[in-house]
Amino acid sequence: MPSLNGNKGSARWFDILADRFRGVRNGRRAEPINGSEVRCHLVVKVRWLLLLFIGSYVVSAGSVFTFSRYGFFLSQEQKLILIGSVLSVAVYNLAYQFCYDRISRFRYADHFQILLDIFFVTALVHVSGGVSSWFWAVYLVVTIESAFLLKNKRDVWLLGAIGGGLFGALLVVEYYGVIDNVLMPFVAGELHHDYLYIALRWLWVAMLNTVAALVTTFLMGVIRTESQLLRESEERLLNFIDTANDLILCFTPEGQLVYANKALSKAMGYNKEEMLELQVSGSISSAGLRAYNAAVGHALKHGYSEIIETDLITKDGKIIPVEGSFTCSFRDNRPVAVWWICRDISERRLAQQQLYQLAHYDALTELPNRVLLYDRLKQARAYAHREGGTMAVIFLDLDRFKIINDTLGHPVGDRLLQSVAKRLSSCVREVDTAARIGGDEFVVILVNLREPSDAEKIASKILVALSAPHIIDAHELFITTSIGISLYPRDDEDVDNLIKKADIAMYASKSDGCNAYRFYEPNMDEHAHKRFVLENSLRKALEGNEFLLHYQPKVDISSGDITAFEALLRWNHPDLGLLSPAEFIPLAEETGLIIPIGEWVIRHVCAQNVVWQKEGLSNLRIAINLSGYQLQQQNFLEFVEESLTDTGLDPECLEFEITETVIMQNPDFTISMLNKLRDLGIHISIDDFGTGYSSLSHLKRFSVNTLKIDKTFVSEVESSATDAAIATAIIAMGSSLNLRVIAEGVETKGQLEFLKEKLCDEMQGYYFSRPMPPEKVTEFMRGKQIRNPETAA
Ligand SMILES: Nc1nc2c(ncn2[C@@H]2O[C@H](COP(=O)(O)O[C@H]3[C@@H](O)[C@H](n4cnc5c(=O)[nH]c(N)nc54)O[C@@H]3COP(=O)(O)O)[C@@H](O)[C@H]2O)c(=O)[nH]1
Repeated sequence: MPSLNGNKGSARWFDILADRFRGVRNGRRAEPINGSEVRCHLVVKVRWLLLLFIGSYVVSAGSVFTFSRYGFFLSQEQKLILIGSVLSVAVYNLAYQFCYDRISRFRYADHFQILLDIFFVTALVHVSGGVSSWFWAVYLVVTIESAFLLKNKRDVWLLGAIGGGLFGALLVVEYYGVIDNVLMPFVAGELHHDYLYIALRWLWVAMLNTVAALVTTFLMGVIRTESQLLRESEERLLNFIDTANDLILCFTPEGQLVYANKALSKAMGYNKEEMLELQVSGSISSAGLRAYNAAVGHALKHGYSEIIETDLITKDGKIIPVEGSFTCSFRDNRPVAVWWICRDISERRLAQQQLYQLAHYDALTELPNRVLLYDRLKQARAYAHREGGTMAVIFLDLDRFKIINDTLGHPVGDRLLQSVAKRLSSCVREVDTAARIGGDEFVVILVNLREPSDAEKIASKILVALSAPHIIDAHELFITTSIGISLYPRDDEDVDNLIKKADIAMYASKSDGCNAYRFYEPNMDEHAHKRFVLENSLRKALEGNEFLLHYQPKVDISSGDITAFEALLRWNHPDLGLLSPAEFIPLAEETGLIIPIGEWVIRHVCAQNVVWQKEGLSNLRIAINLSGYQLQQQNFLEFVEESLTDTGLDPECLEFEITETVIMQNPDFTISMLNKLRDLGIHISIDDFGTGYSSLSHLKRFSVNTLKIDKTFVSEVESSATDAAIATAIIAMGSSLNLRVIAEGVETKGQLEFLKEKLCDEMQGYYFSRPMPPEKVTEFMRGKQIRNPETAA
């Protein structure tokens, strides 16, 4: 940024230009000063002075001589010549003073006035004694005047020669008596007739006039060259300022603009004339006015200001952010003009805003990111602390989002996240914050809660909003979300801990089976620790051969025959004992270990089935639970085929169960995969049916064999009319679609009776048998009633 403070030379130039723009002399904004006008006005002033002196001299000398013993008389004609000359000088001097603009249009106006001056001087010389006149020196004044007014040396010399010539001519006509001599007191009258005296006198005047002409033209030449150089340099500076990229303006201490360079006029959208009508402060935005006033105030006092940032308002109301400093020109210690050199920093501001956006907002969803989240959390905590209120931190994680990303591609995943972000923002108030902290994890801060149950309401609202179908391109996607909530100050006062605790609560809700929310409870820390231990040991579980399978029979309700077994995974943890899959399957899915574990289950089940078949349990079908992650595994089909071939198992003896929620998350992909498995001859069941959002149109599209009514409905069929109605509807729908329907989680006789009455095909549950270890299966199949093999084992 150019500054005028450090460089005295440039500061002086700016003072000169300030004068030029300010028009200080006549109180109006001045156009650039015209040199010959200035000179002519100066000559006019000098001429008035000279007339005054000459007039005073003539009056006093005339009075003295007239009333003294010398006697002094002018003839009537001579008096007329004198008065006429004085009047004509006064008239044209007045004309030059007031009508210079018009007179100066004539090319030889200056020459003309000098000529008139020469005639006047000649008349003056004549009436003041001719050859003995004391006024001959005024010829020199006129010569100096011509050197001052005329650029051309020769014109000056010519006019000097005319002066000398006229003086000579006057002496000649007086000598020969063409006009009367005016005799002066103290001067001998015979001198008027002494040609030698007259010749010497003329020579003296002509010579001095010549010297005056030569010297003054030389001096004026030097002065002119210098002022030309000055003007050129001034023009260069002006040109430089005018064409500079920076925005440069000059204004009076009262704020009236007197100069604006082209860059500024262009940026502001005004033409030069409109610009000069502006008050600078009127073009500053209200937000930037304070900084502007302070800086101008400092400059008026100290001559300069610091660099400030402020905003200019353009003609069409746009805001231009600028950065620059002020410099003040002083005259007689009074501020006369203020210069402001600034530059448009729109791009820098934009870059700063973009940087801020990048640093504080998530590029994909435009929600606040982790950095801004922490900032807002601290603010919200401070507010809650001051008001004695409650703040909630809600941690959200989309269930099985990875499947969507991996099966439909990242662009679809990204758009889904954007859709989630939009819905999330619409669920919270403006004062709340919804942030994305990475992947499929979001955090919401709810400020100023009246009571903790308000957080519960928002969590439910979010669950409902996010579970409605997301239409991304041609895909109709369903997602569920697990939510954990921590409260300030109840659960913690530290922002890190609040997020951590909401995260722990979120995992608890995920373990509960997703699409739910949980408030943080202190005992969840234990679970979090257990989760940590499990995560570490899960990696070694396969190598350590710690997994085993239990089997639960599926029974035909009308005949009582065993139709299949469901293989249920168990983990025999070295320290924690036998663990249910609910405790480690979500963890395995998160860590990706579900793939090798799932492969182990498929291979193991195929091999076990073959063993059992060899033992005589022919045509036994075993169902395996599939995770959504397994389906999107690239070589999943090949792996299944290979496992069947390697073990020699008939595909008809294998069944895959996949939950309705997983299918609905990405129906197109899942249906095509399941159809391929079905084509191999493998039996397909939809698990937990009734909890997802399957539509009949989807069901029609793939050849599923069985619908499995979720145990939450079955457990309530006796007590809840709604659950009974849902179970009834699923059975009816299965029957009309020609699908088998199996009810899971049957625990009581009453439930069995209900299902029988509704003509449900099959059942599975503790009422008939708990899952049992493989060694019990052969025994069970041989007709032994095993009611509780897990506890018995
Ligand atoms: N991806 C894989 N998921 C698996 C695998 N093995 C099991 N699972 C899934 O884990 C969930 C929990 O299973 P589990 O603890 O084994 O519970 C099963 C049964 O024990 C239980 N069940 C059966 N009958 C009853 C009953 O009468 N009452 C009652 N309260 N529970 C009962 O239900 C679970 C079987 O459910 P489902 O699969 O929906 O038929 C569970 O979701 C398993 O799917 C695996 O190898 N891979």
